[in-house]
Amino acid sequence: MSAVIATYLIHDEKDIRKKAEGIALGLTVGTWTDLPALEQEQLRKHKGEVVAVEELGESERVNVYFGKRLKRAIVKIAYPTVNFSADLSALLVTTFGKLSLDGEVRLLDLEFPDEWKQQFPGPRFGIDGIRDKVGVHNRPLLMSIFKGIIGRDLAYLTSELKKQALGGVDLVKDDEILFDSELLPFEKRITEGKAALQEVYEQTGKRTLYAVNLTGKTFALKDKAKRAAELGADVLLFNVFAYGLDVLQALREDEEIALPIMAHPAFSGAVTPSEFYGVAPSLWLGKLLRLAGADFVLFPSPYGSVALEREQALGIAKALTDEQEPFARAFPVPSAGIHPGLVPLLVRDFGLDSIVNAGGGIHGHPDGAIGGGRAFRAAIDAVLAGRPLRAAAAENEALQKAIDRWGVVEVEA
Ligand SMILES: CSCCC(=O)C(=O)COP(=O)(O)O
Ligand SMILES: [Mg+2]
Repeated sequence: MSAVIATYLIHDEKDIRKKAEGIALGLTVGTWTDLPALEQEQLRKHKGEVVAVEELGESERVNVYFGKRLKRAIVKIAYPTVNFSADLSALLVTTFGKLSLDGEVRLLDLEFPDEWKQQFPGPRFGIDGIRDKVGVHNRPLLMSIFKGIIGRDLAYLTSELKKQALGGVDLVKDDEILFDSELLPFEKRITEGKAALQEVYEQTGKRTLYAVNLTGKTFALKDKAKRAAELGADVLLFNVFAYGLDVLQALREDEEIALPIMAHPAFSGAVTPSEFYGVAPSLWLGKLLRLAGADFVLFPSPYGSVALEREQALGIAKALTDEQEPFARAFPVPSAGIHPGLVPLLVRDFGLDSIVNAGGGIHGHPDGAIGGGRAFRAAIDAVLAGRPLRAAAAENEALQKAIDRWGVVEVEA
């Protein structure tokens, strides 16, 4: 029987094994033991099965609603794929639809049969395709987030874009809170941004890509994305969790769009942080975004301003890059509060195939965005050469100024 196996962490006062049996039946055939033998035979291939219950003792933390520690267990349930269509909405409603409202249940993972995975696209470009586009194959990429742009006009946008590119970044992305406005219309951001980056390319020989924020009402997104492709956009930034995973997949699968897609984690914090509820980050921001077709995934790094636990951040990166999966690898982009002094930690944890991404850490440099980019590039080069940042900073003014401003966390060799 082909089945999706869902792994849950369940907290309960009562018998968790019994609860698990109730879930497996309730989300598939309903009642079972009361059915006549013939009906049981007919429905057998639709019946959910509890495949494991691992009891873990009491919860580490007190549940805020119950005010006490609860029993907890890891439960695995198999859902026959014959019960639902091959789309992410059906998958989520089956495995964690009503169940997400039914007590202290957290969805930790989903395992898919190989033939079921084949119905999903995965990233169109992935790490290798993006590297080809920027022409950088031997180091983590560097990305800058446009900051302080709301309320400004196109002349400001293009001049700031040039500064970021002159600093040596590989990509510049819109901030996720930048929506279309009269001052900064979507199409003009693409065309004028492209012209500005072309000027820098002609001056320096360095290519920089611009990720424009694809926003607006859901049913207008595809036409807008197609227009972006016609205008020569480099990358689409997409606030996937404000729309839905299936919308991301629809954008990915459209041959008339065919642009790299960068998934932003906005709104995912409403789903992932609890020990008792919601969905594990490795699944929500990792496995499912890659399955749906994101080429890049931003998520909170373990070190910056909105930090995620290190194990969770590493779990996301692993799900995005796991070579066992039949999809292109997606770029992990650990983000938020990143400055050059954190590059040793980022490279140690996320490796060469990741993107160092910063907003304030670029624009807040004493020499502005040009200095910020240069400081990051020097930090990346130093880490790859195995040099302490402080030593490299003695020969690089931009890096020295960044360290003076934000400090440095060196990593033991
Ligand atoms: C929480 S991951 C997304 C980070 C983000 O959107 C952002 O704008 C980070 O900006 P920062 O100035 O903290 O680099
Ligand atoms: Mg942002």
